[in-house]
Order: sequence, then structure tokens, then C-alpha cells
Amino acid sequence: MRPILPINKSEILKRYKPINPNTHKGIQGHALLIGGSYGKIGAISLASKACLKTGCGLVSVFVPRCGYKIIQTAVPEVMVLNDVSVKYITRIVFDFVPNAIGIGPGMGQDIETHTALHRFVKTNKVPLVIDADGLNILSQNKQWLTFLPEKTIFTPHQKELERLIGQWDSIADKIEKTIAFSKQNNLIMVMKGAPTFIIDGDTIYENTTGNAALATAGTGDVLTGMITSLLAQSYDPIDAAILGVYLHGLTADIALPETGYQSFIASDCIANIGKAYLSLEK
Ligand SMILES: NC(=O)C1=CN([C@@H]2O[C@H](COP(=O)(O)OP(=O)(O)OC[C@H]3O[C@@H](n4cnc5c(N)ncnc54)[C@H](OP(=O)(O)O)[C@@H]3O)[C@@H](O)[C@H]2O)[C@@H](O)CC1
Ligand SMILES: Nc1ncnc2c1ncn2[C@@H]1O[C@H](COP(=O)(O)OP(=O)(O)O)[C@@H](O)[C@H]1O
Ligand SMILES: [Mg+2]
Repeated sequence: MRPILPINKSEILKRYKPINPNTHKGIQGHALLIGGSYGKIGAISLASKACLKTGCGLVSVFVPRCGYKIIQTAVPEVMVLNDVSVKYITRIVFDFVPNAIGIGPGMGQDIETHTALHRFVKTNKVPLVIDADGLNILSQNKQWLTFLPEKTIFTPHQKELERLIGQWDSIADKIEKTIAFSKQNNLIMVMKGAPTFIIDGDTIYENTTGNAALATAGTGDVLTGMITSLLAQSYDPIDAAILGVYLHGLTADIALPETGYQSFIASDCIANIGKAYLSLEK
């Protein structure tokens, strides 16, 4: 049995960086979130709002044209760039250097989006979080994994993980296969579930926050925004992953007495990020 390190409050306090009173939005990090497609703009909208609420100074979003007005209306604090195509992403272009990029939520898997992702990963040097359709496309094009910056963070749920590493026959086998994949590609793997494990090479962490209220659409999209935000705020990739997963679970633990399991939705995660941060300082 390999040792498993619990992600608890004392572990978090070793990594958490309280805000500098003299900071300003220009040094709080600029994150870029890329994703969305017709009918799934909600995913990238949730991710971008969560990114802001996790403390990033500036957040930009790259969406297909159908997402432009939706994001500007739903999250006015976010800056919006759009693709030439209406329904899905075909060519990712932006004229600034973000501190971190999160890509994949709601992005879809159109063949033109495959091409856009290929071009993007071939040239990108910015620290990266990849989720959802970003992972689904990569799992069909594993030769592109060599282009990724070291310690890129993958956030697969069970099905997305299976698409990347293949089937497993036990929990131990699943962990060994994920460790091998992490080492082979120099990636941080956030294995979402109940509980979530984080694998960084041979090191395994197990989260201690969160509950079944999180079993609802969009909570993974929120997590992507939160981890991208922390990465843009200069946390090391492993610290961004650990702190993001812990705070995300904490939002559900804090909300539970008011929402119960059933009526909790992904927006309740976002609404409780502030209380989750405050609980670290108690
Ligand atoms: N509002 C929006 O715009 C939203 C948009 N979204 C976007 O939609 C896109 C598709 O993403 P997706 O995750 O729904 O589809 P997909 O990868 O086929 O996985 C689904 C299948 O995987 C399984 N499965 C999943 N979790 C599991 C678990 N914990 N444990 C075990 N199994 C698990 C389960 O399979 P089953 O058990 O049925 O075989 C399930 O049927 C993507 O871009 C995403 O960002 C969503 O974020 C929602 C909100
Ligand atoms: N029963 C559960 N207990 C704890 N966490 C859960 C549970 N079910 C889901 N989650 C968490 O909710 C999130 C779901 O992510 P994901 O499946 O990608 O959702 P979506 O794609 O709809 O945003 C993950 O962080 C996962 O760990
Ligand atoms: Mg997801």
C-alpha cells in the first residue's frame, strides 16, 4: 500500500497565502478560461465566475460567438473574447499573456475544435488546467500530451479518466495507472470523485472536504475556475490543485445546513467561496 497524504486544514495552512494589503488587480493574476459551445455556455460561465470569486484580479474568457452576450450579461466583471464561429471554438486567438489558462468546460468535440486545441497546445507556454472536452479530445490524440507545460493540471471525473488511462480492475489498479500516466507525462492528476485524490508522480493526496451535495451539474466546471484562479495567482501547480479541491469541497460543507443535499447547485459553490476562505483564517 502506498502512503496517502490527507488534505486537511493544517496541510492547507502550510500552502495558503493570505492577501497582501497593498495588492492591486494588476498583480492578483490574469486568468483566461477557454470553452463553451452552443447550449453549454453555462459551463464556462460558471468557471469564469468561480475564477473571479477565488481571487484572480482579472479574468478573460474565450468563447464561440454565441457565448459573447451571455457571458457579458451573466458575469459583467469578466472580459470576453470570441471565436469567429458561432456555435463552437475553431481558432483560439488572444493578444495578451495570461498567468494561467483553464480550457475545456462545455467546449464540445467538433472536429474543428480538435484542430483549434492542437494549434493551441503546440504553441502555448502558459501554466494550464485542462478539464472536460479538453481531456476528451486529448484522450483521442495522446501524441499531443508532449506539448503540454510541465505540471499541467488535469481534472477528470471517472469517465474522463477512463478515456485517458483505460479501464481498471480495482481502486489500487486505478491509482497505479494514474500514477504511471502522471509520471509519463509530468502531469498533476485531480481524480475527481468521492473523495477526490490528487496524484503528482508517486505522491497521492486525499481530500477531506466535500459531500454528496456536489453531485450536480457544473460543480466540476466551478472547480476548474477555482484551480485556474489559484494558478494565475502564482500558486505552484500542486498547491493550486490541493487548495482548489479543498476550498471547493468546503463550499458544499458550509452550504449544506441551508441547502440540504438536493437543492444545492453549482452556483451555491460559488456563493460560498468567500466563507470557505474566511474559515481558513479562524
Ligand atoms: N451547464 C452546462 O453548460 C454544463 C455543461 N457541462 C459540459 O458538458 C460536457 C459533457 O460533460 P459530462 O461530464 O456531462 O459528460 P461525459 O464526459 O460523457 O460524462 C458523463 C458520464 O460520465 C460518467 N460519470 C461522470 N461522473 C462520474 C462519476 N463521478 N462517477 C462515475 N461516473 C461518472 C457517467 O457515465 P455512466 O455512469 O452513465 O456510464 C456519465 O453519464 C462537458 O463539456 C462539460 O463541461 C457539464 O459540466 C454540465 C453542466
Ligand atoms: N458524492 C460526492 N461527494 C463528494 N464530491 C462529489 C460527489 N459527487 C460529485 N462530487 C464532486 O463534484 C464535482 C463534479 O465534477 P464533474 O463531474 O466534472 O461535474 P460537471 O462536469 O457537471 O461540472 C467533482 O469535483 C466531484 O469530486
Ligand atoms: Mg466536468
